[in-house]
Amino acid sequence: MATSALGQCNLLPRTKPTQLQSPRHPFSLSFHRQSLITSSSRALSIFTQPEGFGSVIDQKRCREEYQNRFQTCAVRELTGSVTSTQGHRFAIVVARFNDLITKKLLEGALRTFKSYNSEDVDVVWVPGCFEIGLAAQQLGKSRKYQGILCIGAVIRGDTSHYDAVVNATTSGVVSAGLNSGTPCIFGVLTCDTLEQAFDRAGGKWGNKGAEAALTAIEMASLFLEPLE
Ligand SMILES: Nc1c(NC[C@H](O)[C@H](O)[C@H](O)CO)[nH]c(=O)[nH]c1=O
Ligand SMILES: CC(=O)[C@@H](O)COP(=O)(O)O
Repeated sequence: MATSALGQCNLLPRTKPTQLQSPRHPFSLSFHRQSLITSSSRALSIFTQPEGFGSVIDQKRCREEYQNRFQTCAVRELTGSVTSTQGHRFAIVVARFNDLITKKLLEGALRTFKSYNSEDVDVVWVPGCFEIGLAAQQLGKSRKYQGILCIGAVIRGDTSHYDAVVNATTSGVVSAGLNSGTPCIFGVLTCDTLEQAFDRAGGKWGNKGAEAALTAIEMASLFLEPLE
């Protein structure tokens, strides 16, 4: 395992496309990493098609060869790091609506950032969850932050308003990330009752704000350096 230009990401070496040569037939098969990784059964089925290799021995040999290659063929894995946040700056966009809950989520998030030695955090308040997406997008586009954590709490009422707010918030956060290229993390509770929300804001089910901050730290480290 090697350390790459991507900082703390762990990399396995790349391999060239795999060449399998039939001993009895003057052609070879090429499998690019994609097919090896994503569809072993589909790749294997090529060996058993009627127009493919004829003999059972060929099939067996090629299957073994394929399995060898499959085992040794390196998959290039990138994993974000949660061991260091050095040099990273984060923004938290937090909704005032239901602030009994969102303040607790924010506290949890700030605790996480502090415990990972990331003290360079800006907190941006917006009126409600509906406004989170735009704020996150603008912050993301500023290129000042390696991660944006979005915090809010939507609690079901009597009408379909809940669905409208949840849908808008979800797609707003997704779009903010995609449009800005900065990871935008979804730390928004969507609950049927206030009790459910308290349970997830430092209650019996933990603090989802604290968990989401960890996701922001991991995602930020994925993009330390441009991908090759
Ligand atoms: N009902 C909830 C809202 N509603 C307010 C909207 O988010 C928005 O601020 C308003 O419609 C003006 O655009 N917001 C929450 O964060 N949580 C809710 O449960
Ligand atoms: C998000 C909601 O559902 C809530 O704040 C609105 O309540 P209602 O549907 O009773 O108007």
